[in-house]
Amino acid sequence: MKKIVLLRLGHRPERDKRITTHVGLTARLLGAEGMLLASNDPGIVETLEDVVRRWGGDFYIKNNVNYKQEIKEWKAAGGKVCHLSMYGVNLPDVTDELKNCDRLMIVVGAEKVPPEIYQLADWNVAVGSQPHSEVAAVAITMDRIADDEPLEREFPNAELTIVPAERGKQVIENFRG
Ligand SMILES: C[S@@+](CC[C@H](N)C(=O)[O-])C[C@H]1O[C@@H](n2cnc3c(N)ncnc32)[C@H](O)[C@@H]1O
Repeated sequence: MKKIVLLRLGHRPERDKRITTHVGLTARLLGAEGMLLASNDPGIVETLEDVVRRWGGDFYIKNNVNYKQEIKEWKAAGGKVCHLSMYGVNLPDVTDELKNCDRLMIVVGAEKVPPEIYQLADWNVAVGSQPHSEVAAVAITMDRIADDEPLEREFPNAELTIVPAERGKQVIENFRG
């Protein structure tokens, strides 16, 4: 199974809380092992850790990372880096390469990313050459490069489990202890 970590750059605590939370939730849903936040926002960590506690799995959030150090260490351990940017090469042209990569760091920005990211990345990848959203960019990329069906993943040790239903809401409360 591919090991994926998401690196979120440029998060502004006063503006980006909701979208960064959604980036993290989307990455978790689609199989990332964790999110590295290159800003200091303990509230995001708290929100996402609360989701993991209730909905399971072992997704982690690392607050206030030094992105250059994280990229350096990731590469030293044999990982590759895919920076999502509307200026990059189009995703359909590199999907196979990304699929073949078993340790992938996916980098998404907020407003603007430091220009050196384009040099540090192994791939600068556009999800279509039009501006849209980091949440959509992460979702489409992770769905297309997944090894298996990403929507059938299980999240162990959940307090709550949804039973898919044609109508209404069915939720199982799993009591632990
Ligand atoms: C709101 S956009 C910022 C766009 C901004 N104009 C810029 O300088 O990149 C925030 C992030 O969403 C992602 N993003 C937006 N559109 C994208 C696209 N078409 N392809 C890939 N990533 C995209 C990128 O990671 C970008 O850093």
